[in-house]
Amino acid sequence: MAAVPWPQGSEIALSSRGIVDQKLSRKLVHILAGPGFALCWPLFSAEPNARFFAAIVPCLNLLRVVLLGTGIIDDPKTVNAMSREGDRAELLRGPLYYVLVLLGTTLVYWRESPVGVVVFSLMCGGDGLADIVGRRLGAKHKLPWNSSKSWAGSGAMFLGGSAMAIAFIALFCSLGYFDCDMAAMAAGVATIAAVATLIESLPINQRLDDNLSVPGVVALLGFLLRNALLAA
Ligand SMILES: C/C(=C\COP(=O)(O)O)CCC[C@H](C)CCC[C@H](C)CCCC(C)C
Ligand SMILES: Nc1ccn([C@@H]2O[C@H](COP(=O)(O)OP(=O)(O)O)[C@@H](O)[C@H]2O)c(=O)n1
Repeated sequence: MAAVPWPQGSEIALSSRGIVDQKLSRKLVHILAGPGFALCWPLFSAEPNARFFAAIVPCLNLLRVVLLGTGIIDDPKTVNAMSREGDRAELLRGPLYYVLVLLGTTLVYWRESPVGVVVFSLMCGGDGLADIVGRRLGAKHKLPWNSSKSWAGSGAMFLGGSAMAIAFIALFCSLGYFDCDMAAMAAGVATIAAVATLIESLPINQRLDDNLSVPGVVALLGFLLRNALLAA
């Protein structure tokens, strides 16, 4: 099947014009796409089925990633913007898992549970920031159990993910989506973020992508500790 050209995205324009380094551009997309999508959630109605309309956005991006990753859509600039080495098959791993997590968070948690907020916050604001900070400040002080990662990167993951999660929970509480005791919520977020940061630091990324391991451990902890940590 002939490949079909695909419209360019803003992140491609930034990296293809040399305004932002490709690695940094990719990580900025990683950090900002998820929270940018969640900031649109209040635009949807209070109808029970609103989440399914919101889910159209990650579904379309899922289609985009699959069409680009399989080569049905031929768009080297977008592939370069979303991949490490410019190999379109990469899109069928990290980016695909990333979009699947956003789709699952939208459908399962939506605006009804703070667990969903913590899931995408640690994947986007945590894991995404870990890369940027770790590459720049993590040359020394590597982790004893994983020499490819650093205390600086893990610290950025914990702080960035926790801050994004607490900010979104405070916003959603102010919008009346769920009641919450911010002090207790912050303690719960910090606990989950610490465990997720430890999981992300383990040398398992070749076998289990951290766009799956981090959201997975957050969702599991959110379920197991639902009455203790993020009761809403
Ligand atoms: C490059 C990305 C992930 C790779 O992660 P890793 O392998 O480096 O750990 C991010 C992929 C972004 C995705 C294709 C686009 C997601 C768009 C989102 C569903 C909707 C955005 C809405 C907009 C911000 C209003
Ligand atoms: N905890 C961490 C995570 C990443 N990093 C840095 O960021 C780079 C990319 O991390 P990664 O392989 O987890 O990247 P992604 O799978 O998150 O895209 C690593 O090679 C490190 O240089 C770090 O120093 N500490």
